[in-house]
Amino acid sequence: MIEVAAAIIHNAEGQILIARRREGKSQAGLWEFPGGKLEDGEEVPDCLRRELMEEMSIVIHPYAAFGVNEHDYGGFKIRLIAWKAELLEGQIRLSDHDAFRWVAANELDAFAFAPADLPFVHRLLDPLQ
Ligand SMILES: Nc1nc2c([nH]c(=O)n2[C@H]2C[C@H](O)[C@@H](COP(=O)(O)OP(=O)(O)OP(=O)(O)O)O2)c(=O)[nH]1
Repeated sequence: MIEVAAAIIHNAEGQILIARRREGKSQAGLWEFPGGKLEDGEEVPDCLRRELMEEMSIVIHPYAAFGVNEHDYGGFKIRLIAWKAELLEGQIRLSDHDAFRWVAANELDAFAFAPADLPFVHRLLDPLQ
């Protein structure tokens, strides 16, 4: 089981950051909440701060656990651990994705997400959430 952390980052306007996996990666062309694999002994908030600096050169503040979803991709299984986070500073510079968007929660269903993300997308789309 691969443990992966994902950040649901919002900006001052309440929009959420999503990013598209580039060609050559698993789930290429699909959208995700940015993050990455947990290193040994690493806490999720530390992993997310590290990954978002490496992949997008932004500073975030992960502040609350959002949910965990286990997904079987056939050849491998992942445990996707999502946290909510606030954008603190930085202009996004992509080094690992080929696109990003800031979107309102009710626009998330216009994007094709990696299958492991779908439970999170559905919760975010729910206005009672
Ligand atoms: N970061 C992130 N990864 C996700 C999400 N949803 C999802 O299925 N994944 C999967 C894709 C990858 O199999 C794995 C994360 O790996 P990664 O992208 O950090 O690792 P990597 O650079 O080594 O990529 P790869 O070799 O697996 O393609 O989790 C998500 O929302 N965010």
